[in-house]
Amino acid sequence: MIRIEDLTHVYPGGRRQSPRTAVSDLTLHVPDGRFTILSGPNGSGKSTLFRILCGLARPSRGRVLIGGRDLLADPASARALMGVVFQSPAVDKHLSVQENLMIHGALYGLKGSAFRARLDEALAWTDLTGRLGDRVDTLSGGLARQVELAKCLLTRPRLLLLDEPTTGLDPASRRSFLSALTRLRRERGMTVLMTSHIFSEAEDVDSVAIMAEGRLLAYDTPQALRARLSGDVLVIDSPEPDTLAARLRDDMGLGAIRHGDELRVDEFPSGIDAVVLLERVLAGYRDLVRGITVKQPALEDVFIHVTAEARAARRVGAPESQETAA
Ligand SMILES: Nc1ncnc2c1ncn2[C@@H]1O[C@H](COP(=O)(O)OP(=O)(O)OP(=O)(O)O)[C@@H](O)[C@H]1O
Repeated sequence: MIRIEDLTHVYPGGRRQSPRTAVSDLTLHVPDGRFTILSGPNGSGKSTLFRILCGLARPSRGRVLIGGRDLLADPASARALMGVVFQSPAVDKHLSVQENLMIHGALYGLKGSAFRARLDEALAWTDLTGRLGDRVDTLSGGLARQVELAKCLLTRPRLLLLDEPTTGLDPASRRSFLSALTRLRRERGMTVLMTSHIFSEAEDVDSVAIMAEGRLLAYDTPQALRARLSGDVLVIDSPEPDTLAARLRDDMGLGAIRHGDELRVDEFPSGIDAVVLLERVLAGYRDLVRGITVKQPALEDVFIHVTAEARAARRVGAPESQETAA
């Protein structure tokens, strides 16, 4: 459904700013009917890529095909296949749910019974039935987001693009929004591409793409990504993470990834596992440990691992496995 080939986007510099490469030689294929989450640290290029996919920005180089249609050569035809939920609200909060949907339908020539049929169809994926007459600014954050989704669905898109749609929602509203997306994928075969920083959201999707500094670092199923970390992860909360990282490196030859105040070890010398290391760290460096845990790897751990690896690979002359704050 989405074929991105060798995509590069450089923001031109100005008098005081040098040009900035936001997306770099990125190739990504999202097959039909997949639910994919696109994640990455701040500034990794997700929004730029999202804007290119929606047709809001033109890349410096590369090609994007949506359902086989060339987004750059024939944007209208490619855009006809997609529905977009932006991060910032795109509905009029002073109007009712129905008024918002009617206006959007009218923009696409949907009126009368045709509109009514599409409205019923779109509402079936939401919890908005019975709330049509309510003004959007009186709805909960979760329901207001669902109005955005219903608006997209009026035009029966084959591809849904969503930019951090669950930001600011409480866990229950987030779950219900995601469950609508999962059902749309399963029952309608809809392709869903959504950016998110929330790794728990990505545990059950079909695939996860991880970007950093404009590049695609990993793209796989959540299971395959988790399998990249073969064992447990040792997480150490330290008052002096840099000091502890240096001691672990010098005394034990261990590479630890620094992530905020935490140090993480997810690769172990042979014969040592996370539990053995936990005991050694407590025995040898008790004053540098505030808390210490052994955990099974989750997607967030893979994300921290691959982004740290990419930074390490770029740092000329730096010890390969030691990292600075994420
Ligand atoms: N209009 C712009 N002009 C110049 N540089 C920009 C512009 N927009 C983004 N950038 C730069 O491009 C890079 C990628 O930014 P982008 O917003 O796409 O990342 P992101 O992953 O969406 O970040 P976030 O998660 O913080 O939204 C960053 O270095 C950013 O500073």
